[in-house]
Amino acid sequence: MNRLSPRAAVLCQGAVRGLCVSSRQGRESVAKPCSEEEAALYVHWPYCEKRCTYCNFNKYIPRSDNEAAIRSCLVQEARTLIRLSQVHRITSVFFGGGTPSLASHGTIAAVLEAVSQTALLPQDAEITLEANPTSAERSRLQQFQKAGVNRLSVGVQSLDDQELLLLGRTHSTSEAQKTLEEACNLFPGRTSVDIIFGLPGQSLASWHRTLRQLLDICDDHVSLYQLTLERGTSLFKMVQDGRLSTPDMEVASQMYEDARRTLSESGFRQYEVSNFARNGALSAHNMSYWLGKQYIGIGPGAHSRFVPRGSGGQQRQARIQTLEPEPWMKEVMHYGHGTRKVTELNDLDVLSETLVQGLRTDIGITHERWQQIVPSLSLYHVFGASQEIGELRQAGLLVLDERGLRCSWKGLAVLDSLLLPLLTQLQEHWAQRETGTF
Ligand SMILES: C[S@@+](CC[C@H](N)C(=O)[O-])C[C@H]1O[C@@H](n2cnc3c(N)ncnc32)[C@H](O)[C@@H]1O
Ligand SMILES: C[S@@+](CC[C@H](N)C(=O)[O-])C[C@H]1O[C@@H](n2cnc3c(N)ncnc32)[C@H](O)[C@@H]1O
Ligand code: SF4
Repeated sequence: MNRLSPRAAVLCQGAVRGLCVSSRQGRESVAKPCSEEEAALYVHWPYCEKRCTYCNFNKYIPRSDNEAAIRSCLVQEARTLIRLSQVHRITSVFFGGGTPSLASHGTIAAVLEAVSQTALLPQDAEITLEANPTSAERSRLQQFQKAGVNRLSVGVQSLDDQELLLLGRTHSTSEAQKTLEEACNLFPGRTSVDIIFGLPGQSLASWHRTLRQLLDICDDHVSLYQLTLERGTSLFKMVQDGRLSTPDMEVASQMYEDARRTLSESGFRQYEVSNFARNGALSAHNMSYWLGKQYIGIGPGAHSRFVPRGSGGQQRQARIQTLEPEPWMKEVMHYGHGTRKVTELNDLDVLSETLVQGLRTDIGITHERWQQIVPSLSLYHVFGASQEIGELRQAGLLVLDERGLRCSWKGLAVLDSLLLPLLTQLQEHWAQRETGTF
């Protein structure tokens, strides 16, 4: 089985609300999906207590207490980038990391305060904080709630003590269960759990046990991530040195299928490759990524996609902030932001991102959304006549109909292998269009 890693979720594209018209290369007037009035906001907290054996996200072990400095830099960068984007409304805020539950509630409140002073942050906007069981006792969770957090994403990862040890987690199963219970108590209907499967040596029986236990204690949102063995992590090294077995891909595929079936039988909708929700508890913030809306990322290594209208920009940009906390802070103090890299996205980039992100969801890409990017180019134009795509449709993996383009239930499990032919077809069609063959 071939599946996207969780971090692919942050590479986003096009948008759905609002059209702005720009003329590119004098070719045609293109209505672009800018959703320019609003954006989601991601805030990266770069510190963790300890490195988990599997993780290569942008995180550091703090050497000194520099929270006051980080706080003022996050506040400054939020102001700068919101002004640069000229959005009037922040639709959701996500404090991710690293381990943002290690930050003090004062820092969370200060960032939210700065956001409210710079743009409208509606009362009911989803405000998520990622919480690790070891830094999320009830009193801390209550303080976060007072600061404005209304959704928690709890990093449980496994409900088996041996597996937690292997993953290098700092908590036991019972500690994770207790945190989850407190979280569900304080944030009913708005508590999510992250679980990883496909671990070296993990058996189907152990996974089934975890799933059963999970269903007993979880709330309305579950994220299931297949382990990606990341270069540079200690888990990768242990597998490479032969101290641990390579995770079995066939077994991992079976785990995924069993989990999808079990969760769906318990009333969960699989609304994205790795995400399941019941009672409508879909994550608004993550949906913004998958639907190609604008998002602003602040903090070390955060990613953004927005149109910098404040500097006269008309085109969507991809931005990445400086990775390491200390240099990032220096840049923010100097320039008001720590943006390290800016990439202008052309229409083909936006279409490609729309494909990659949109197909992760069960709704896929609607005709309306696709044609907001380039009105004269329909999904049927690009994919309708392709023999290879036709075969994928016939195999029951892809659906192209009056609603748009999407994966079937079967197709969602092998999305990576569908993306290659889809992206190739898009590029070929685009090249023919540019040279006037179409
Ligand atoms: C970057 S972490 C931050 C959350 C928080 N620090 C925690 O550990 O609970 C977000 C999620 O990514 C997932 N993740 C991280 N590394 C992964 C890997 N190598 N393979 C699969 N999932 C991974 C984990 O489930 C984790 O909860
Ligand atoms: C893997 S997802 C887990 C989301 C969780 N399952 C939920 O439903 O709320 C979250 C992680 O993705 C990464 N992430 C999300 N948005 C990001 C952005 N804009 N820039 C950089 N990293 C981002 C962060 O490491 C964050 O901890
Ligand atoms: S999984 Fe979470 S706690 Fe563990 S190192 Fe990564 S960011 Fe830190």
